[in-house]
Amino acid sequence: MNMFSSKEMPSPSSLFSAYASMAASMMLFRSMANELIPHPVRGYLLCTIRYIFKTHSPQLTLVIEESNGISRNQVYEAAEIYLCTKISSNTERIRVSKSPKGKNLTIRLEKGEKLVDFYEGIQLKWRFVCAESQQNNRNDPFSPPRSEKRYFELTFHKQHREKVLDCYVPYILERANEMKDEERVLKMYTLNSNPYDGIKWEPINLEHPATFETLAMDQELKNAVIDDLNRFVRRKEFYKKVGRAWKRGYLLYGPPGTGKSSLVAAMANYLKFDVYDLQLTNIFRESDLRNLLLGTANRSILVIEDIDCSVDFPDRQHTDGRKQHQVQLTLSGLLNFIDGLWSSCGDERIIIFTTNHKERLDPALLRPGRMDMHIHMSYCTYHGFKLLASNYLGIYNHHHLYGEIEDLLKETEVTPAHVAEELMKNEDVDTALEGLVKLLKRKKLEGDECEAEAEKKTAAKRQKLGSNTRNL
Ligand SMILES: Nc1ncnc2c1ncn2[C@@H]1O[C@H](COP(=O)(O)OP(=O)(O)OP(=O)(O)O)[C@@H](O)[C@H]1O
Ligand SMILES: [Mg+2]
Repeated sequence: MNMFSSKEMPSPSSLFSAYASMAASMMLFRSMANELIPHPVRGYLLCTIRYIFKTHSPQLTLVIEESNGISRNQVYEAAEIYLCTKISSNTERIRVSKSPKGKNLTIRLEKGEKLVDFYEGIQLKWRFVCAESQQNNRNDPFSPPRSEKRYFELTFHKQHREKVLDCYVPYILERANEMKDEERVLKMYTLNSNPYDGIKWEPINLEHPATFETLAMDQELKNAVIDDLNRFVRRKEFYKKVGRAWKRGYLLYGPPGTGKSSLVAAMANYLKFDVYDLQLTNIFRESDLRNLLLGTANRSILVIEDIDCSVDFPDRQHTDGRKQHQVQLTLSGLLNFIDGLWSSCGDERIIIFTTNHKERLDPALLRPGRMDMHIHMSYCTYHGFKLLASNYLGIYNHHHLYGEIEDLLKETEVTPAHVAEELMKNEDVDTALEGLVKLLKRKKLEGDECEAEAEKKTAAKRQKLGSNTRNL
């Protein structure tokens, strides 16, 4: 409905008088309506009249409320996190806080603040609004308390509606998730038992600093592990399609001090997964094991260290006060449970077994399909040493002792833990490296002695065997 024909363009003064008379008629209509028209019909008429006279804006505004009535709105949460990266010098008020366990300050927009973001050339205007939604009626003791309704308004040109809903909003959700992960303090759960609650998971902050960058291990193997983890986390749909539980198993094996536990921490830090350290020696009943496993969360790593030493002793006995329990825990029970119920009731689970003696493991554990990747953590190589030297001593270039160290490492079996310990002994580069050379020479000598001893024993055995055969 047009108030003016398109041929005669109205002058500003005629426009003003037209709107003034319209406003006056509206007021008149309203006062008459208040008396004559019933309340619901009145509301409907007013809305219709407002709609007819409204100038149609090319802008669209999305209202992103804090909650949808039952749960918190994820888009609201994501916007809250995402927008704090967009705060510019034009922003006048921001809220700052820090939780006792948080790593950094939390920054949020203050009410009424506006900011502008750009996405693929689209201008997006944000406004944070806090409105009081309920007025407490002092005369009525049962009236609901005053509450604040918080929401974001996101305004942009209507032509970008699809792009914003299909790409920009998902982008914010994804960015916010990444930022939450960076901020998250990882947890390490260990077992704690007490006579009242039984055995339970107890969380502490996981502050192990190991990362793939600080880990000395074969570079190809390291890349293979990282690729495997990346493939695992992005293949949710694949696991669903092939009907497999979304879990991955790793077996880490190698001598003590080669970095198995450090690799677990590096994986957790890389994926931002919590770690559950399942010490089987503390568990004596299959029912406890089941409850503990069911109590682990998604996006977590379950670690069973030294699997060869901690399970499957048929004669394991546990004395609790005066009573003695026959232990019911077996490796096959554990594996069946992990393959069955545990993996089918959760998502994005990683299970890691570690051992110093792969050759001692039950073949059930090594069966194909059980542990997806076997990772050998070995003695320190020259490449591993150079990484440790750059980490511990800040050496990035060649050092005159490197040639000798390279040769010695080829002939000695020394763990990265031992090398690291030696490098920590002195801050002076030359002294620390000289100390390492001495250690490697000593180890080489011990190794040569051991080898000579072993050869002597083998020769003696052969001789004995030979004389026995001759005697037959
Ligand atoms: N590959 C490595 N790269 C960097 N540091 C290492 C490595 N291996 C060991 N270390 C250092 O030695 C310490 C002990 O290593 P770690 O506990 O990871 O060894 P492990 O293989 O788990 O030993 P164990 O078999 O006794 O449990 C680590 O805290 C770390 O400082
Ligand atoms: Mg360990």
